[in-house]
Amino acid sequence: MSGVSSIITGTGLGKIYQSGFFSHQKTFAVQDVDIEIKAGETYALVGESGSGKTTLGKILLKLISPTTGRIFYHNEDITDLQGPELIPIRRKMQIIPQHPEDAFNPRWRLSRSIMEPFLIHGQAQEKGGLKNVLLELLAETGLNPDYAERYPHQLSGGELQRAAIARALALKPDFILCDEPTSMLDVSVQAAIIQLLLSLQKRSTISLLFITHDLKLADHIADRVGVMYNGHIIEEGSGILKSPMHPYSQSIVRGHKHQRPDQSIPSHESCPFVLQCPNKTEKCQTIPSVTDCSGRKIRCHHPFKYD
Ligand SMILES: Nc1ncnc2c1ncn2[C@@H]1O[C@H](COP(=O)(O)OP(=O)(O)OP(=O)(O)O)[C@@H](O)[C@H]1O
Repeated sequence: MSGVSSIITGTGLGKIYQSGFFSHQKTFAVQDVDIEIKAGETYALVGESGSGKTTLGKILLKLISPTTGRIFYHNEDITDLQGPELIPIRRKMQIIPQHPEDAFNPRWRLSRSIMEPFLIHGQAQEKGGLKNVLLELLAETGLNPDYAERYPHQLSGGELQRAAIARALALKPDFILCDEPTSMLDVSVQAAIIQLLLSLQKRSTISLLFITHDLKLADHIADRVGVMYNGHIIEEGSGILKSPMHPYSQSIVRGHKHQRPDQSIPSHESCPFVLQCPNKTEKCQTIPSVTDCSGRKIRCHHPFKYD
């Protein structure tokens, strides 16, 4: 995708959560991440629980402030934008959550919930009338028009996720964060929801940031995959499932589970994977920088090379 314009870029991103009494407990959730998502691209973030995927996604969407680093939307620095300055950008960046019920007020009919973004963003005068827009959105996401009058509890999980997608599409976004959008759904409907997302993306040239634990799914749907471990993207590129180069990626491709690293200390001195790495050497006591290696970006002193 070289030559394609950037939709969203993050440079030097870091997030330290402070919690507990007097905020004394620190969690280094995202550490020194550079990421760029291009127009029309599907980028998947994979990694085990707690590796920082959701935090990174929400930073890019400006739902969480980064502790360090900058965020650029269409090459404009949006890191410090607040309140009204953010409104036009919020319209263009949407989220499809893991729990579709989070997107809906249980006391509102779907019609009201799906159209709410228009009212918030003052677009009630949409050409053709709001009703037509609603019907188009329902049709686009494969929902029966009669569902507009239903309440969220009157839909199945898969239908509700379709409705959440309709709501996310309402303002014609160019970037959507899909945070494990199928993990709470029955296996039988997961594939249909993924297919729907991909077909909508192709038709409307939306960029998707897809968060998942599932490397096989990521490899199947994404143009590029970023593998996260301990707050870092440790490998990024395409074809990682077939030829993982970082020892951590190799390990998750084999289906291994890993102990959760100690996230109360920053990993800026040694390699973030050093304690669990089978290939570690003396050099791994220093943090590797991110380097280009056979078309991948990789944070490792000893990546496995296939050529
Ligand atoms: N609001 C918060 N306050 C304190 N710590 C947090 C907060 N949100 C997340 N964390 C911690 O930050 C780390 C990264 O969390 P995050 O949810 O980004 O990971 P994840 O890879 O998305 O995990 P999962 O796959 O389980 O959703 C975890 O250790 C988590 O406990």
